[in-house]
Formats: sequence, C-alpha cells, structure tokens
Amino acid sequence: MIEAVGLKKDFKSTAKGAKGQTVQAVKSVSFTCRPGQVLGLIGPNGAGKTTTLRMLSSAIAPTAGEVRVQGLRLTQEQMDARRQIGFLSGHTGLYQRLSVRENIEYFGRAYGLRGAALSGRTDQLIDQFGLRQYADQQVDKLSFGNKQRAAIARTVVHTPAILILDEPTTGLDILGAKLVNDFVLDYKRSGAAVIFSTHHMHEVEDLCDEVCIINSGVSVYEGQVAALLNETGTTSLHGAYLHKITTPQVSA
Ligand SMILES: Nc1ncnc2c1ncn2[C@@H]1O[C@H](COP(=O)(O)OP(=O)(O)OP(=O)(O)O)[C@@H](O)[C@H]1O
Repeated sequence: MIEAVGLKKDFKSTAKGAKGQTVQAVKSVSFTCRPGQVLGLIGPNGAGKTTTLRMLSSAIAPTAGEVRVQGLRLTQEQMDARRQIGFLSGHTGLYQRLSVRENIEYFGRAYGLRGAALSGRTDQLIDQFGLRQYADQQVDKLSFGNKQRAAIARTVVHTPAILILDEPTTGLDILGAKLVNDFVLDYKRSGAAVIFSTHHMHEVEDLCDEVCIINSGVSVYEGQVAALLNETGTTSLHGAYLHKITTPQVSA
C-alpha cells in the first residue's frame, strides 16, 4: 500500500522574468493505493501529477506532508521501502548504447538479481512485452513504442509491490497502448498497487478501481468512478471530470 498524505511541493522558478519566485507545484494532495488496485491519477496539464508521482517514488522530497509505504514513512534514505517501488516517467532512463536485454539485466543486477533468476526474469519480460525480435538490438535503434515497452520492462524487473506509471501510453499506437494496459491489469491481479496517470478517460474506465483528480495542485476527488458520477450528477467520467475541474471547491 502507498499513501500520499497532505503532499506539498514548492519549486524555485528558473523562468526568465520569474527567477527565484516560488512555484507551488503541489499544494495539498492525499490518496491511498491498496494492493490489487489500480488508482488513476488525472488532471489538467500542469496540475501537479508528475510532481506528485516523483514525490511518491522518492525522486524528490516533499516540502510538506509525507509518503507512506506499507504504513511507514518513506524517506530518501529508506532503501528497503524504495525497492518496493517501480517508477516509470518520461525520463525513465534506458542506456541507449545497450541492447534491450542488457538494459533489463543491468537494472535487474542493480536490484540484486543474479544468475538464472536474472536471465529467467529478463527472458520472461522480453516475451511479455513482445520484444523477442528486438532483444539484442541497441535501444537507440528502436521505435518509440518499443523503447517504451523496454522502459516498462526494466521498471518492473524487480517485481515491485508498488508500480507508478506516469502517462505510460502517451504516444503509443492502439496495439502498444493495449499491451501496456493488459500488462497493468495482469500486474495488479498479482497483488500489486498500481498508480497510473493519464489524460485518456477511457483508460480510467477500463483499468482503474479508483480515480484521484488533481486540479491546481490539490486533490479534489478520490474514490470510485461510480461515486464520482453520483456526486456530480453526471453520466460519464468525462462530464464528471469537467465538472470537478471547473467547479470551485469548498474543500479538498
Ligand atoms: N523543477 C521544477 N521547477 C519549477 N517548476 C516546476 C518544476 N517541475 C514542475 N514545475 C511546475 O509545477 C507545475 C506542475 O507540473 P507537473 O509536471 O507536476 O504537472 P502535470 O500535472 O504532470 O502536467 P502534465 O499533464 O502537463 O504532464 C507546473 O506549473 C510546472 O511548470
């Protein structure tokens, strides 16, 4: 289980004309993602989703609030807790000069896998992500879609109990997106907690057990889609979402 508890993140702006000013990227975000659940994270551009996910993965520290993993506070020093997390973002690194197989093995070794366990897991992921024919190709020669598959494969090489995916299907074609979505459903069925940010409402409907809406740095809804429709008096997630992000909130 992973919880965001009153997360807040301020940055110092480096933008021309606003240098040194405080940017409140995340003001107050709270939600819980339990084992065997996919939580969809949605919100307008610039709402604070990526910043929130970076705090959850301990890539950056919150200005206030905390992340709890299995009920315990996550700090950047807690290696054991961090090993339970897999985080895919737009910046998830693949070594461009290494092959798909070498990349997966490299990250597997970093998580302590060795020998038959490492080669077995690598082969399993290569097959699961449809990368068999590209397994020994250098990553910089791959299409965007195959790079994304390889990036997800390397993110889950250590079978993390908590998987955080930041817009994993952006830029993928229909088959590529389906493969990722099918993987997410399989992965949650294995008992993992999965957080999935997206701009595609149909993915929330198809994949997510609960949804969290972030607007202007504040989580304005967390719960089931059915309850959201009920609360907003709407008949579609699209309508409910628009209602939530355009209606002034009394409280988060
Ligand atoms: N390192 C940073 N320094 C300064 N401002 C930042 C930094 N990172 C993010 N921001 C700002 O914080 C706000 C939230 O950004 P964030 O990337 O978290 O939004 P998002 O919801 O993921 O957006 P999108 O849907 O477009 O990916 C934006 O105004 C962004 O410009």
